Amino acid sequence: MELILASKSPRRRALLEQMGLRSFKIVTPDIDEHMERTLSPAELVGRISQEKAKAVQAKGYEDDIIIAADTVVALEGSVLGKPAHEGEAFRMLSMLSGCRHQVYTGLTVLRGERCFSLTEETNVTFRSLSGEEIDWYIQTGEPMDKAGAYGIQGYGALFVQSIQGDYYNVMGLPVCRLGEILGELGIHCMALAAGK
Ligand SMILES: Cc1cn([C@H]2C[C@H](O)[C@@H](COP(=O)(O)OP(=O)(O)OP(=O)(O)O)O2)c(=O)[nH]c1=O
Repeated sequence: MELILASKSPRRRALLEQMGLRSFKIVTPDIDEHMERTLSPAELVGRISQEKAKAVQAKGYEDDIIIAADTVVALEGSVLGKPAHEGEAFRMLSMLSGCRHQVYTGLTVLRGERCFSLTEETNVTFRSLSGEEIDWYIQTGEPMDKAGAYGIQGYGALFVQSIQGDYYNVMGLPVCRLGEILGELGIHCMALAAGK
């Protein structure tokens, strides 16, 4: 039995390591992330994380534990995924300026027929940003591969006035919830970290 991270995200890999999980394999899911627009942001990420996990399981990992996640930012109900270009990053950051938004991460863990799936919400409030600050931030290159065009773990921290909920959920993985699920499957992170 192996532990499989169904994600190409370097942040998710680093967070699994931070949880004490040293030995896992990365298998990237190939799925179409375009879903029905009728779904709420919370439903959307839940559904996409399930699709990612199932796509990897079908590659011959039926006996393994598969972890998949998907993250979006939501502002008054509209979904902000990854910006397609710098103009879109500017538009997203202008929308987030001075406002509170939600970050939703869908998490799915599959082990054969067993499926754990949930969506975790974190509320984040940005201070007001000037156009110059947004331009500077885009020039750092940080926004382009991230939902909502920012990274709380990087320079984006300069914009975050307050946060309510799991910080790691904003980075793309609800670590506390994942630890609980893995515990139910017999993988105890604290014991692993202690070398047991
Ligand atoms: C809001 C925010 C998002 N992000 C990242 C987390 C996710 O990696 C990314 C959202 O894209 P996702 O589609 O969730 O993930 P991904 O494309 O990076 O990886 P994969 O589909 O293979 O699992 O945005 C941050 O790193 N910091 C932040 O503050």
